[in-house]
Amino acid sequence: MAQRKMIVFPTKNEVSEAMAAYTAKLSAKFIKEKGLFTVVLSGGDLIDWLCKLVQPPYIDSIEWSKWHVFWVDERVCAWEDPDSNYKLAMDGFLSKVPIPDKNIYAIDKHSAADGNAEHCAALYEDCLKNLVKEKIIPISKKTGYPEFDLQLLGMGPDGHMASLFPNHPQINEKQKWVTHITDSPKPPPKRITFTLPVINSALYNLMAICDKPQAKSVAEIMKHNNFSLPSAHLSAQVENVWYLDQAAASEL
Ligand SMILES: O=C(O)[C@H](O)[C@@H](O)[C@H](O)[C@H](O)COP(=O)(O)O
Repeated sequence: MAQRKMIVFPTKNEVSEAMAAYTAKLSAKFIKEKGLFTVVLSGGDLIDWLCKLVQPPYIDSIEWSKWHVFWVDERVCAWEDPDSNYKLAMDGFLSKVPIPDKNIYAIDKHSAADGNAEHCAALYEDCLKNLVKEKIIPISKKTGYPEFDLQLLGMGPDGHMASLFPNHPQINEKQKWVTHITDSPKPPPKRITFTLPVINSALYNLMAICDKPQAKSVAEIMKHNNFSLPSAHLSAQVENVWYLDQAAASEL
């Protein structure tokens, strides 16, 4: 498993530029090697930071038609709900680039609107299993779990990543690929999330953290490897990169 690498940038703007460059480089690499690129998004501020991808030079150089887009976690609510990670990514990023609709794998629309978190998780796992059959997602020989090319993650002030929260049992799930939570400390309470072994089976994981509220958890992870914080468990098969701004790195 890959060692954690950390790079501190002066401001959010440089984090955003570096994320775009990293994503574009991996997009070109995987499309050249296998004709497609699987990208996993999270919610939160990350989507804002991806704005550089919808500007030159990336907007015209990325082969968007070869992208397949997933969510590492999603809030269980209607697609139109302001809480929806799908809506956030659609409005801020995906609607601005020519990725075919069929390559955008959102939470099941009806079950999400009905608020059935457990069912949504099972359906998302089925969706991934079908894509394994269709050879869009390989199963890693090393981990036995699905292998995504790049996952873009954020961390909450409490050290959570995806919807794996401290002192909640979802972090220990090893059988399922996708699980659910109905009492998330970060609203809204109902969510689905990739499980830790699936998150760590990605080839490249990029964790982007900006702003002061996360600084204490960043220090707990970097200085003390405090495994009570879910983000401390992040790994990857090839590269586990953390991009921070000065504010997030201020307690290091
Ligand atoms: O759905 C979610 O809430 C996210 O996927 C979550 O895991 C997020 O990435 C972190 O909470 C960081 O969020 P911020 O960038 O908004 O601080």
